[in-house]
Amino acid sequence: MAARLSSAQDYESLVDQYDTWMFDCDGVLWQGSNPVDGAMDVLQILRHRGKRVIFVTNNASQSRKSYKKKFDKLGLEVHVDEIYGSAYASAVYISTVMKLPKDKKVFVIGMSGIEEELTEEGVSYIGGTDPADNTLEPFSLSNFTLDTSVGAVLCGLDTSINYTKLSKAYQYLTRNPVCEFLATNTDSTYPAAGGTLIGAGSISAPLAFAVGKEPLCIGKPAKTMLDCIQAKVHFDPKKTIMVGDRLNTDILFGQQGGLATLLVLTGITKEIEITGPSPSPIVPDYVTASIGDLRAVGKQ
Ligand SMILES: O=C(O)[C@H](O)[C@H](O)COP(=O)(O)O
Ligand SMILES: [Mg+2]
Repeated sequence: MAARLSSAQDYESLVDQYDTWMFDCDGVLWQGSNPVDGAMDVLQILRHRGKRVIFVTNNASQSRKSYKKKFDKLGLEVHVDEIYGSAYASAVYISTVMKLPKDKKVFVIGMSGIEEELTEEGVSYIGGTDPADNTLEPFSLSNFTLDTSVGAVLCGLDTSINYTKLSKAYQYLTRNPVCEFLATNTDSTYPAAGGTLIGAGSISAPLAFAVGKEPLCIGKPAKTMLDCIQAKVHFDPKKTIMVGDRLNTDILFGQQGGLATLLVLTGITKEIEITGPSPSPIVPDYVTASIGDLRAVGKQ
């Protein structure tokens, strides 16, 4: 049963217990361009209390450098090595785990975040924001030439998804038997300003259906993201807490990594999913309405 936090003492005790705080972004710190009330204050308080703060987002639409600019605009000084996104984790996976040969490239369904992180990791790609692929014209095989150097398809959130992109990815995945099928993350939806939008998982789903197999998911809850963090940051899992809004990504990620977990209700998960009548089998250690609730703790 999750412990529902409510008093200043509850929050004070939570802050005392953990040295490293890993924060999901969409639905925890902000909904789209709207910051969650008090979130930036709480991050400042945690830092003032000597806590390590790390950001772990499945949102692959932006790179770590782009997220740093978003934090700058919100008035929080953040170092790029405090930000871990699924676009970054995917680029690292392709370059250091898959070890995609340098003469091979990735076909991307996704946005600039993926392109920037692949480039940063020295991985070549086609597709993505290429104007030739961002079209509503019918796709014809007579106008398509398979690029035999494509060794992987990487699919992430793409708000300009279309039939051409899906058709090209389908060709690479079915005509090259060794082409890897990767997804930055498989979140079905995500919290945006004013409501909920379909997420990366709902972008790769039609491709998975057509190809007849699921992609390898690199983002939360997969351990790849934690491996990326551990490669750069030393932390003690027993003194680390993961704060998220989605049970089947953030909370499961924390549990599988041996971390404590705090669920907030400012994003995807609604209270009824944890209280019942048919509660989720994924049970966070702690629950609170919003990360802003932690303003109750002092700065001392
Ligand atoms: O890709 C998506 O579906 C969303 O951008 C993703 O779900 C949000 O990422 P978060 O910061 O909540 O991990
Ligand atoms: Mg989230």
